[in-house]
Amino acid sequence: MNKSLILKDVCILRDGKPLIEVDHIIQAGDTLTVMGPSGVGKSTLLAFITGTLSSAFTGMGQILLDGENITQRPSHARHIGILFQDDLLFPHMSVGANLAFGMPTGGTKSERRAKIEAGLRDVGLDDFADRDPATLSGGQKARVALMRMLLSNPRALLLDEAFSRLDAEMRAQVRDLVFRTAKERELPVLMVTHDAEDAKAAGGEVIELENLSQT
Ligand SMILES: Nc1ncnc2c1ncn2[C@@H]1O[C@H](COP(=O)(O)OP(=O)(O)OP(=O)(O)O)[C@@H](O)[C@H]1O
Repeated sequence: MNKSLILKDVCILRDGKPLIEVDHIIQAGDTLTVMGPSGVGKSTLLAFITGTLSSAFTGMGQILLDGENITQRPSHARHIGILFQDDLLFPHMSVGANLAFGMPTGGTKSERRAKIEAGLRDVGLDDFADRDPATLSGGQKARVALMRMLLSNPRALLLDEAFSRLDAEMRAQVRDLVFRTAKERELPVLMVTHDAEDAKAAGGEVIELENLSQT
């Protein structure tokens, strides 16, 4: 099986007019960086891929994940992980319970706990499992949100300005963790960013979306 995320003849329409067009293959472990001016349609493209497109838009074309056509599947059945800049943690749950949410079922309680603790160590948050999210800094919350996504065992990763709230040092660390994990787990990554450093760190292809309805 060819592990990849393929956007085949994707065209998103608004009010019946083409907004953006994308035709691209992202191989497992590679990152495609999507840039372009504000409002061009970058987040809309991600919503089409996750199956959460607003009814204001019409998505055409196909999304193939690891060779399977997932275009018509409901969002929860696509197994795509997405990380936003403002990812919120559930405030009424501990950090550990936030991480457990969305983790595939199976395994003993102690195996699940060990996975959560290893995940926290990976993002430099050892011993944070019992903490209340309200006591975390913005950067710490972002790292928990990243690990929550990774622990859900996604088959592809989408990043929507995911690092922009982190300071420079933390940004580089979290970014490296994402790209390293994607390579280890052979996951294709699509990253939306305005930041040239993010694009450079990803090391893959960069495309600039243009707004077709303004041309
Ligand atoms: N629910 C909606 N209904 C109608 N139009 C929308 C809706 N959501 C977004 N839009 C419009 O669709 C266009 C694309 O929006 P989108 O959020 O995808 O842009 P973007 O490239 O991600 O922008 P930014 O870089 O500012 O986040 C914009 O003109 C936006 O105003």
